[in-house]
Amino acid sequence: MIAKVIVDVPSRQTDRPFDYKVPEAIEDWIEVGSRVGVPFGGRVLQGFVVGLSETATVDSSKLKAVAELLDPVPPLLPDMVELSEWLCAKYCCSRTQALGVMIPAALKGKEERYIGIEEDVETVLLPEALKEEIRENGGWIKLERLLRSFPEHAGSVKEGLRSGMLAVRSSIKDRLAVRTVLTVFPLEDTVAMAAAKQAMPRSAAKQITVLEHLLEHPYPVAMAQLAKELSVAVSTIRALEKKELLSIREVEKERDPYGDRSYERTVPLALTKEQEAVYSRIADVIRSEHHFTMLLHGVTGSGKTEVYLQSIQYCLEQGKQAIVLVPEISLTPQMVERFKGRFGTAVAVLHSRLSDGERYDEWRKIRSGRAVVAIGARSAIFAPFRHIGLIIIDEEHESSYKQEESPKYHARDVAVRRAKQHGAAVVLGSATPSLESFAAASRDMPPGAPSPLLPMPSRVSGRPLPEVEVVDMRSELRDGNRSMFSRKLHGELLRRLERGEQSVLLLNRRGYSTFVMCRSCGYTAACPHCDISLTYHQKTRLVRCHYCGHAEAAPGQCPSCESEHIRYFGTGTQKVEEELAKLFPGIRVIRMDVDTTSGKHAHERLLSQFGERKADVLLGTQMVAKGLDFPYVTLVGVIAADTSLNLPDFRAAERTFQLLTQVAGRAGRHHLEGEVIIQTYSPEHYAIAKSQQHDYAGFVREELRHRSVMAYPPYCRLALVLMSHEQLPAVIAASDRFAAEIRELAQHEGVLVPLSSGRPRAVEVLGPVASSIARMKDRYRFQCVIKYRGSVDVSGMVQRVLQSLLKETAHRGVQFSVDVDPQVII
Ligand SMILES: Nc1ncnc2c1ncn2[C@@H]1O[C@H](COP(=O)(O)OP(=O)(O)OP(=O)(O)O)[C@@H](O)[C@H]1O
Ligand SMILES: [Zn+2]
Ligand SMILES: [Zn+2]
Repeated sequence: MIAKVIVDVPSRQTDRPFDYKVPEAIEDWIEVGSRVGVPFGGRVLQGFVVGLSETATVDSSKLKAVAELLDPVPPLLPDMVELSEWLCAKYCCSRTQALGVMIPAALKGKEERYIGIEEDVETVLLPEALKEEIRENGGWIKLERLLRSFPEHAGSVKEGLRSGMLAVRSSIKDRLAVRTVLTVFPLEDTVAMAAAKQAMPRSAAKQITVLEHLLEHPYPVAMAQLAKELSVAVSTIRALEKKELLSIREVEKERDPYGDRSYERTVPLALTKEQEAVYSRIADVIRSEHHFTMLLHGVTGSGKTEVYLQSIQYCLEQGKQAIVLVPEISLTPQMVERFKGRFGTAVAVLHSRLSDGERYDEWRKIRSGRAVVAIGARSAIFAPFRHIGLIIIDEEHESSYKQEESPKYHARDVAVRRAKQHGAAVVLGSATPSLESFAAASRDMPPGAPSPLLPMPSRVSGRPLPEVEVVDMRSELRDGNRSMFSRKLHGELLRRLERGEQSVLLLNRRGYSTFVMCRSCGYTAACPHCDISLTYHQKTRLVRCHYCGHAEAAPGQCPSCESEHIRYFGTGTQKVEEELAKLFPGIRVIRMDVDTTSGKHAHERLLSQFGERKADVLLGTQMVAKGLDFPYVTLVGVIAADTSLNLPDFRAAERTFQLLTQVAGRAGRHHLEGEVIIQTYSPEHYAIAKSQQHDYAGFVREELRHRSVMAYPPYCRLALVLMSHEQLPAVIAASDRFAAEIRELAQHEGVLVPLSSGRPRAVEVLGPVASSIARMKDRYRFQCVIKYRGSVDVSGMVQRVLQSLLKETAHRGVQFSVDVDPQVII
């Protein structure tokens, strides 16, 4: 048997399957999706089996054999191997990257080398002490250990290897072993145990205590726990093991990050009419086992989560599994609690704050079938379930569903692909769907076919959406108010303080200054490696580059003109916090931003403090906009709505509208009425005006008109190709060549026509131009944007051009990165 193996080497040249013979001993074990160790360039590397066949593509007598099978159960399923091929083709990534994104980091094995003596090798010349060492270790000793613990052998080891007296073997070791605990198993035959207890001498009082306990509780128990509970020594328990009155075995233990918490079980709520209609549509699709993607457009507080919960329950009743994606940022305890509360331990939670070990254990719960619901951020879309019935993507418009490094996949598109493989339902949920999803769900359907659009236009509580007031900050300034709070927001904050109610303040952080500037000469601190200003961190008094990590002490005087008038602009939220303290003495503020939430549980600790009403104001960035459900929040204030409007990003208006709508949705969700105040310098902008009126449809109409005129998604699709090199001429040459070749290819296929031509298939190539960050990590960057429409395989074209380009010596050292469906193209 021959195994086709993708070997884990990060090189484009070796990114294809290699053939290996399968040793007979593992023939029955190996499967598509198995992880193996294979000899490759003189070492043993990790690889994945992507195919098995009887015949090899090359002379099979020359083939090497698979060195080891790394897991008894393959970590990947055959459908995931197929999915990885789709990922490569769509996102122009390597097969290693595509497979790597599907498995937990703990399974990214690392090579270990062992030194030993092969049989029948003459070793008289080796020092006795070294041979002894090796023998004592069972014939093979880890190279690392040998060098560290017995440095005196270094010379002999080198000599032994050179002369062939010693051999090296390598093997793959998982980065994290499965954790085990010693567990005591009582004898099944309790009668015999009781008899043995009777027969024990009084002097063995401790052993008798143990037996008594086990007779009363005849269940397996962790040895350490038993010893502690009964205050006996471990040796006492060991003594009983010798007498065969119990057995001690290692049992796999899982690190359950939520293990120390208990969740109150909840029961399904009686659904409202709107919820019921949506639920039954989803259930129909799950039952049909035909893939279908639906868009649940429900206003904030419309009860989307309850619909998710009941749909999942239905899915489980059909014997299938469910995946729920939520943005990382809203994977709060509040959210997890709602799922754990309904489905208990059948829920596996995957998010980035887990340690590699915890993540691995959650993943194993899924792989082994002990968990049937996976909830997590982006990468949870790769949860290794066998029969997926339902995939839910909450807040589907969130940009965090797109991975920024290769493979640059969008979880929404992967979800649709996986659902096709499994015949599953996909539910995209949002109060402010992305324009792409909304356009896709509103397309014309064949007569009689059910619509993919699932609307929930009203709040469960029956309360109206909160009243939104827009304050024009220009007229505040004209009237002499220079504070960052308008008179209106100031007054309302005061009212909340008096009434003991809570407020949420959002600072739209994007675009806010955190840099260092000299007021005399205009000098700004910039990164020496990237064309970008350094960011000031108040806590450490450092200026730091967000792209390459370069950091230096904040200068005390201007390095350029030596003036003392150098100013530090702290993070926006810090400034607001200081201002609040000045204006409202004694006010209790919880600040939530990247600085205050870096600790492992910082995010949830801050939120629960706010939930316990230990603060009057929750002040923060985007983080405070999502998913929070606090009954005493009656005021939401947006400090400056338009900082994100003026970014050179074609989604700027959409992002602003989404953010304002989301944060407005935090107010008045329960019995108390809520109010929202939006401060802005451009009150007439439709993103602000429409969010004031809670008018999603109106916003979409306007925004679609702009996108159509400018030819942006959803009227076309985009691919961004970025090239970099340390030398400017090299990157210019490569990017010119790339643009010319891609145009030629498109021309050849007859699709190089302007999008405005109205032709169903069209490709436009923009650039090359210098990227907005023209230099990063000492590399110059140029980019091309490809806009296209219709069934054009742009990824394939890009890959073809890159392959031929990279073969040429002239373009050696040029790095390419391809982003298909990029979120931002500045
Ligand atoms: N059928 C129902 N009967 C009673 N209460 C319900 C029902 N459905 C949901 N709720 C409650 O209504 C509140 C809002 O629901 P939920 O948080 O699910 O809304 P949502 O649409 O997910 O909100 P958002 O998108 O704003 O986060 C919650 O407190 C929830 O427990
Ligand atoms: Zn200066
Ligand atoms: Zn830098």
